[in-house]
Formats: sequence, structure tokens, C-alpha cells
Amino acid sequence: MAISVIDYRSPTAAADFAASLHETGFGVLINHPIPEPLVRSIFERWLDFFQNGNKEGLGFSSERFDGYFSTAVSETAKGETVKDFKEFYHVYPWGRVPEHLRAEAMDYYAQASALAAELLSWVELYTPPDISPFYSQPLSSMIEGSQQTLLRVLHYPPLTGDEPEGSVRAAAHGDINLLTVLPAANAPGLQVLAKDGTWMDVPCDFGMLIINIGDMLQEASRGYYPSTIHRVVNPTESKFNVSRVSLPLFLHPKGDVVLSERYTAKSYLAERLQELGMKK
Ligand SMILES: O=C(O)CCC(=O)C(=O)O
Ligand SMILES: [Fe+2]
Repeated sequence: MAISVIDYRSPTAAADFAASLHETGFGVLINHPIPEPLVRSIFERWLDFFQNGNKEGLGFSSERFDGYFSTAVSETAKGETVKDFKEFYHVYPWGRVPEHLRAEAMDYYAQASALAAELLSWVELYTPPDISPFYSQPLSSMIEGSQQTLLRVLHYPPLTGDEPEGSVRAAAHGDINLLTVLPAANAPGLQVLAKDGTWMDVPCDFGMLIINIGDMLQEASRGYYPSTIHRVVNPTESKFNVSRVSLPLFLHPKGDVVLSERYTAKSYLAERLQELGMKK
């Protein structure tokens, strides 16, 4: 299982991309419209916020789920017992964002959401005719007017060697949402679980854009588009002192969207957040 690197400008991009998502749950785009300088600037300025900013003053709201999540409240992947070694900030257009970072974050949010919507339309176009009837409504209309799409700015702090036994940057997990759009981070570490049970590095040259299917789209497509398990491994000792910053955008449908006989988007999210230890 190799993850295809696809040129967004190629005439066969949509078909190739949908095929890659079907086969591996992942696809990697080059020559995409997200500007590199914007991503680079967000990485730099948010790293400064994590290292020097007034984070505690923006502590997350347990109701609204926006704001800063420290390493102490960080999530525990489903089936794991040790919390991931990471801190992060949840950005929503209606939520709290440090004032000096807001305009840039909103610019990125808008551009990444627009691209995610286009990629979802590719996914829809290449859904086989025996699968599309399972969609309770067109995929593109599932996200129309959604307030739930989440931009998460993640900081994996440098390691000291004193981390809790078994703690990793991000333990193996599947994403909860429809599609995730993730610019290659400033350091390697992202791996996917191949069908043969081995872990494979995801191509991560700076400038690449990694897209993966989340559990909600897997549920809605009855598994045609798989939500592939992935993780972020700790660096080797020579790179212990390097921070890693990453910037996933989780495309979410409106809460009342029916995913399957079993779930609406809202009931699914509530169940998953509970499993992650993020909601009671
Ligand atoms: O940091 C990364 O590269 C991936 C993060 C991730 O998988 C997540 O937050 O769901
Ligand atoms: Fe993830």
C-alpha cells in the first residue's frame, strides 16, 4: 500500500485522488491552492504562542470546545490509557482566538474549508452507483452552513526523556469527521497503518497536503471510503529537542445530518468525544 502523491492540476486529479482515498483512506496533493507562506507563518507564530503566549487565559470551554487544551487535558486515543503528549488550540470562526493570530487563522480556515469542500465533491463524484444511495443527502449539502468544521493547531513539545511511560505524540487513531486536510508538518512522524499491519511513513515534504477520510464518511459510505488508522511517532533521540507543529482542518457536517441508520453527525460526535475522554 503506497500513498499516491497526486498533482492537483492534473486532468485526472479527481479520479486519481478518489481512487487513492478508496484504497488507502489517504491521498497526498501537490500543486494545490493553499499558499505555502501562509502555512509557514501560522507554524511560526503559533509556535511562539505555545511557547510564550497567554495560553491559560484561553483555556478550552467544555461546552463549546474552542480554546487551548494543555498536555494535561489532551486526548487519550480510543483504546489507549496514556494521554497523547501534545497541546493544541481549537479554532472556530465563532470561537475565541488570540487577537493577533485571528485574521491569519481565519484566512487559512476559509481557504482550507473551500478546498476541503471541493475535495468532498470529488469524493462524491467518484462514489460508485451502488454506494451513493446510502448517502442520506448529497455529501456537498451535508456541510452547507455547517458551524462544526474545526481547525486544530497542534504543538508537540520537545521531548525531555521524562515523558510518562508509553506516551507518544499521537497514539493510533481514526479521525472522527468527514475529511481531514493536513499540510505536511514542520517535522516528520506521521504514519498510517497499512492493510498488512505494518506502519508506513506518510510523504511529508513541506508543501504537500495530506488528506484523509474520517469515521463519519466511512460510516456514510458503508466503508467504501475507509477511515485509516494513523499516529504520530516520537522523534529519535537526536531530534528530541525539536517541537513539531501541525495544522489539521477537520471538515464536519451539520449536526442533524443522518450518516446511517445508527447515527446522526451529532450523536456520532458525542459518542466519539466520550470515548476520547474529552466529554463526560
Ligand atoms: O500531527 C499530525 O501530523 C496528525 C495529527 C492528527 O492525526 C490528528 O490531530 O488527528
Ligand atoms: Fe488524526
